[in-house]
Amino acid sequence: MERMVEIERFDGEASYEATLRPNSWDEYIGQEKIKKNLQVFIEASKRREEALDHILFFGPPGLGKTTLANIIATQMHANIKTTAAPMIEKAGDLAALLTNIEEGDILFIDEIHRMSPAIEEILYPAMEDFRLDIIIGSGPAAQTVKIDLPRFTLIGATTRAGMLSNPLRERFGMHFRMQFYTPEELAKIIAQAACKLEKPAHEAAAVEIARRSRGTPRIALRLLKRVRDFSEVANETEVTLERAKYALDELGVNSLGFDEQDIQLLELLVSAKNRPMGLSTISAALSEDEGTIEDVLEPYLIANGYIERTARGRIATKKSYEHFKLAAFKEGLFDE
Ligand SMILES: Nc1ncnc2c1ncn2[C@@H]1O[C@H](COP(=O)(O)OP(=O)(O)OP(=O)(O)O)[C@@H](O)[C@H]1O
Ligand SMILES: [Mg+2]
Repeated sequence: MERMVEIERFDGEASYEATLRPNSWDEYIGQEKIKKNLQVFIEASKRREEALDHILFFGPPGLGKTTLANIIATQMHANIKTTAAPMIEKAGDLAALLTNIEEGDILFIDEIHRMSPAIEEILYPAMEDFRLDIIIGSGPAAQTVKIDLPRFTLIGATTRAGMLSNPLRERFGMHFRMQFYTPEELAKIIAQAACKLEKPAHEAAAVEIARRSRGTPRIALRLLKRVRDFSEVANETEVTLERAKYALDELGVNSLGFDEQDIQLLELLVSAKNRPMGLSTISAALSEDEGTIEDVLEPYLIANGYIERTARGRIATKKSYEHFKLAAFKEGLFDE
């Protein structure tokens, strides 16, 4: 079965994302602190007629990093070139990208933690001194060619800030950590998107979808699309609470937004009866790779207080035990 709250790694392909993607600050809901800061920096660099400092966004997938990069480009009246680190395989790939940009342009590199060390080396002088050092040939005959680059802005996005090398991280002038969205914010995003889809959502319906969206706009929009299909088939011009509830239940979306994998993980930790469980054990039990567990599954559960990360491993919190109403809880594993 398809995972309803699955979060795609590489977005942009899905056509609805393009149509629903906000392109102004007004439409970009939430992340208020990031927005406020960016607005100041953009205004300042426009006044100085300078390119914006390099920016790093990090946080779980689907929270609006790519969207922000695009809004920044619009606000700066700059061109944006988008790529992902795994697509830059050879030094020549990066050189081609960098020599094709113009003064003030934005280069957006997604999944920047997956950049190979050799490519990173080339990026350092490009970011710092807007200079490209290319080595031609090998051995004693090797020559370094230096090419001056226009002043550009690199925007990097990553789900794993911890995997970025220090020198790379330090070359970004601004670091922004993306936050999960509140149900209220998600409800606004849903209402806005429903209007764009020409199927307005009742407020209660938007709130219901929001509650089940794992704090993530991408999931909220995907659920909205599915709910809309149910409304469509029922010949309803608007998305009602009843239809939303019915559709979400049909789709098997848990009322807290948990999907099967979340539940598997929580049950696993709960069954460990308060003994911390290591990432590799969890990975084996869920047949899921450690990176996905750390980047996609855990952040939401940690942010909402369902699990805790300790030095010795992960443990389920009281909230999880209560949620699963487990005998273990009654047995007095917790004192409070
Ligand atoms: N703050 C927001 N307000 C309104 N819509 C948003 C907001 N953030 C994201 N969205 C919507 O959610 C979708 C996913 O956002 P986006 O692609 O920017 O996420 P991302 O952080 O780049 O994810 P990934 O890490 O997977 O690349 C977009 O199509 C956009 O329409
Ligand atoms: Mg993205």
